[in-house]
Amino acid sequence: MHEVELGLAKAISTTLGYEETYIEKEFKLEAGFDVATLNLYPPSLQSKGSTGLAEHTDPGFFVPLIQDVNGGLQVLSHKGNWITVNIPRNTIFIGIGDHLEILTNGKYKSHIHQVILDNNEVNRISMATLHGPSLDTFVAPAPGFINDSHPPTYRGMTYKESLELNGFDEIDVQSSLTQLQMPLSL
Ligand SMILES: O=C(O)CCC(=O)C(=O)O
Ligand SMILES: [Fe+2]
Repeated sequence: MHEVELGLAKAISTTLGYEETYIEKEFKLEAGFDVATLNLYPPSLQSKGSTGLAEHTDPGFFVPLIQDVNGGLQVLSHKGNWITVNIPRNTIFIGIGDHLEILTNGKYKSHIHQVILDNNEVNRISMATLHGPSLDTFVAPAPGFINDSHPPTYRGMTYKESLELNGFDEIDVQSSLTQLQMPLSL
């Protein structure tokens, strides 16, 4: 997975107009802090979905996710609609984490997602691994993404501090991004 991580870091650095090693260096990925979460969703006989995992974003750089049964994960589109994610067999779904959004001052978005239990007859198991910067990396909007029309949207802190702010509770991470958000001056 580290090779995938470095490949993604190179590709994203290039799309941003930076040298290939930009994100690798900014996030100190050689010492990146990674966490795995396992989720077990019970069968649900309700035809109208109940919530399996409340809406949230994930911390870190990127988040690969695998599952045993397809269905349940939804991502909020920029228009505000929930889109059901289809993850074919033997496929890894890759999401973006909060700290790429912070570094790029919102250019890359950490997607809001949730899990709905919708008339599924069997257990569903998923595993997400959150690949983050090293714990001592100070993550703030980089100067290249700040200008008069794009003032810094997040305050900076180390990755460790931002996880602590969130009580190291991955599920509650939406609050971590909103807590780092700067108040808008109108
Ligand atoms: O189970 C899923 O599809 C999503 C899990 C998730 O969002 C998470 O573990 O952060
Ligand atoms: Fe998540």
